Amino acid sequence: MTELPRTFSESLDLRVTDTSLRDGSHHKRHQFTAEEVRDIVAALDGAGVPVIEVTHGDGLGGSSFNYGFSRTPEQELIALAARTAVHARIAFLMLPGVGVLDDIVRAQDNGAAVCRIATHCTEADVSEQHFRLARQRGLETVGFLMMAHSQPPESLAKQARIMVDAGCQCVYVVDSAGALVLEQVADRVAAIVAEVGDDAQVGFHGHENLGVAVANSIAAARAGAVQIDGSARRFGAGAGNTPVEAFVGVCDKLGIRTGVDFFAMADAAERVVRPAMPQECLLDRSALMMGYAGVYSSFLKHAERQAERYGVDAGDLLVRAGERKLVGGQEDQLITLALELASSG
Ligand SMILES: CC[C@H](O)CC(=O)C(=O)O
Ligand SMILES: [Mn+2]
Repeated sequence: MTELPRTFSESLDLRVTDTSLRDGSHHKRHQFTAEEVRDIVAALDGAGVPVIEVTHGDGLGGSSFNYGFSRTPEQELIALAARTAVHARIAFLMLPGVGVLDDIVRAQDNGAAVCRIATHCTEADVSEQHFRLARQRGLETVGFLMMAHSQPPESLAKQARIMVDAGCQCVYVVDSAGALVLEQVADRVAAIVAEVGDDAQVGFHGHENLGVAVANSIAAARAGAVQIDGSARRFGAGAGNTPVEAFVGVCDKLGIRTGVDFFAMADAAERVVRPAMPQECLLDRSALMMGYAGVYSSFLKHAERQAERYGVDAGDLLVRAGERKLVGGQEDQLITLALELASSG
């Protein structure tokens, strides 16, 4: 049995992780400055957010030609976040193959405490050595089963078991495309809860592409998820993530204890996070197409760039990406699809 994270106080029903400084990195094309990260961490920490994720949008090692170069090296941002936070634990994301084992060691040396390892939801086996290393080093571990809409609950449960057996302490249903709706979230969470039992916790990471991320997060909590991701002001890929300030307000009204101060969180979202965003995360036509067609939210900026370059519509391009079932790492395929669209009409 895996040791569970000792990060819950008896007085909390679930733990919120704010990912605006990681998922929001997609929306900001990875251009965070040190000052922005310091101010956002201080504000979120002050509002009582217990976990704050800081990394390139595509995880450790993501700063590259394929995904986009970071303005500030992510390890510097992790170190700064760890120095700034008084109460919050600093988390980082890594995708095996994009990042390497040594990146985990460096992130821990820089003060991160929570190691979140993400794989496509049929490929949990590629994370095994990463979980082993993280647990050996005493890091808290989280596993991300990305694009969870694309597999039925029982398959996700089997993949969750692989992660847990390797040392994952909380498996997340990750709705990367914002394509899941209510019961579809609950059924997936419940299947993983049934599979892992007391061996691990279950979490949920939502995207707002169909406008139901808060409701989906509540459905996840009711189905047994005890870790929930969100981003202040929805600052994330696509239409963004579950807005933490709204989620906390809804939880307050439902009697679900998160430990996050609603008023301080609303202030942080408006006064500190919003000024760091290039623009609001919009629930526009392109975002809707991603949710409806099941496309990685992180594809939005890449699709917009290729659509402009080849004179095609970004929404149409994203629908085609959904039909082709593109997965993370296949961003370059958007060029082929844009060329196809351009020549067809
Ligand atoms: C490319 C990693 C990805 O952004 C992780 C994530 O947040 C998701 O799949 O939603
Ligand atoms: Mn995401």
